[in-house]
Amino acid sequence: MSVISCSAFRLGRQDAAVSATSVGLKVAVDKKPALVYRWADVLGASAGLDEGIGATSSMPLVVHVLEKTKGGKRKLRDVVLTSAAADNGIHQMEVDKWVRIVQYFADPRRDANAPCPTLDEVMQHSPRQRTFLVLINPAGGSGKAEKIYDKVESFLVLANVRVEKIVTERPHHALDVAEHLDLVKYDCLVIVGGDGLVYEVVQGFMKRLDWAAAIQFPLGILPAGSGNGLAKSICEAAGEISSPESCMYLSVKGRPVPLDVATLRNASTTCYLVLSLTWGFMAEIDYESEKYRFFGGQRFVVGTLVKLLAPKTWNGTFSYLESTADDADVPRFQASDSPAPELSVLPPLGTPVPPKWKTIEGPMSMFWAMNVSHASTDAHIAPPARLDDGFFHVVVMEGKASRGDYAGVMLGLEKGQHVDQPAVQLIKTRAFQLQTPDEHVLMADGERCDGGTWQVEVHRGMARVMSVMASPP
Ligand SMILES: Nc1ncnc2c1ncn2[C@@H]1O[C@H](COP(=O)(O)OP(=O)(O)OP(=O)(O)O)[C@@H](O)[C@H]1O
Repeated sequence: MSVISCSAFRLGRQDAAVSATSVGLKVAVDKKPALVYRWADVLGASAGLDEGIGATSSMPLVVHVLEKTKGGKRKLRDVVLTSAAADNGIHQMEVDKWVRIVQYFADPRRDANAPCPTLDEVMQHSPRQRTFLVLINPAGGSGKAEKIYDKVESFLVLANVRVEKIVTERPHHALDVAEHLDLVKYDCLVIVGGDGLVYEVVQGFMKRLDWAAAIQFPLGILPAGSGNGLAKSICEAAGEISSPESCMYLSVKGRPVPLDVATLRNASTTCYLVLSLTWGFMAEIDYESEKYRFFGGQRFVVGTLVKLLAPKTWNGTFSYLESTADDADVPRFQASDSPAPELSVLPPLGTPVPPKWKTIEGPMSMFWAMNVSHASTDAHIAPPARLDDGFFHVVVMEGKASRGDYAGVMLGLEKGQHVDQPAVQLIKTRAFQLQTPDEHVLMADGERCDGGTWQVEVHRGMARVMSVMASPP
């Protein structure tokens, strides 16, 4: 394994041998085990502030590491390496060289499996500076999006990312931004808000003539809404806790990974889901709890308690293509010139569903169809769901549920244990149809829709979000 090394640094009071290996930055001091800062955790490096005065002044090399603590939180640590050289000029050249070395290795676009490069290769191939557009919803959740972003903006700067920022001024502003986004100018769109803001961005991309390229544009998600189900699902899949620090870590150190998107259509409208479709109990809680928005994530708890005072059922028909072992390998989305994603499983609207589809008809107490694992930070609705499995996972409770049934479900949601309740079915499907009376409330990714006949088909891996592969425990 070839390495790039240097021994002209000091860590604290000790001489330190610094080397860039394929795994990370190794800092070895006498009589102690070497420290290794994994490239996966290193944001970048910079020349720090002068540490002396006049002729003795020299800037240290500062390596910015976003370490994972034992509790799983990401915390910024600056590793300061000072000069061991007598000549400050030489030291400064060495610092500048190491800033470039660290930036090269820490760049998430680098192929981590490629052979370790030589120093010449590193110096000749400095990574292009990335530019991220950050979209902040000041009205999301309890209104703290700007503060949340400010806490972690430095991670972008330390990773040598150029930042442009837009604070949304009105509903649908995010949709307009996505519809007109310059896909070449930016490397990533970081969404600072809730699932509603993500929904708008997705609809904006899908309105474009070049929708197939736009929907593949990498999205970073920083949770600042009241539900934040997508952010939580991404973090869960990456083995990170869902904090602003971890989410910004995934945006800046991650690579684009595929995320399923589903067409949702009725006779007059088509839109695109990345989170969920709910009807009945949960849809009404989501919709009616809007008025408790100032509670942040707690608005769902308050809404649920209010709803449980008068349990009821909802009549409708749910038909679905049941997933079998045969569709373990659902085809992935392929870009095409068609004006919209092609539908290969759904029957035309208004025609009977195919005979091999299954149907649940009659009163239901719960209908919660999920594209991803979490509906919110503390609601693990579809434990088997993966970001790009090609399926929706539908939680259904048939018939009239008692308060006890609801209590069992609600208490199990956080850990996904509700699926073990006898009243609950968990259905996996690539396409389904839901028919309800027109006046019923449906929530599509948290947005209100009327009842009627709606169809859903999943496009496997059609969008992309910034994330990392979870490391084994
Ligand atoms: N400046 C603004 N003023 C008012 N509303 C806005 C503004 N900017 C965006 N919005 C709207 O705020 C809505 C909610 O946004 P967001 O999803 O970020 O928060 P949330 O609804 O609290 O979170 P969640 O979707 O997770 O429940 C979006 O539908 C968007 O249209």
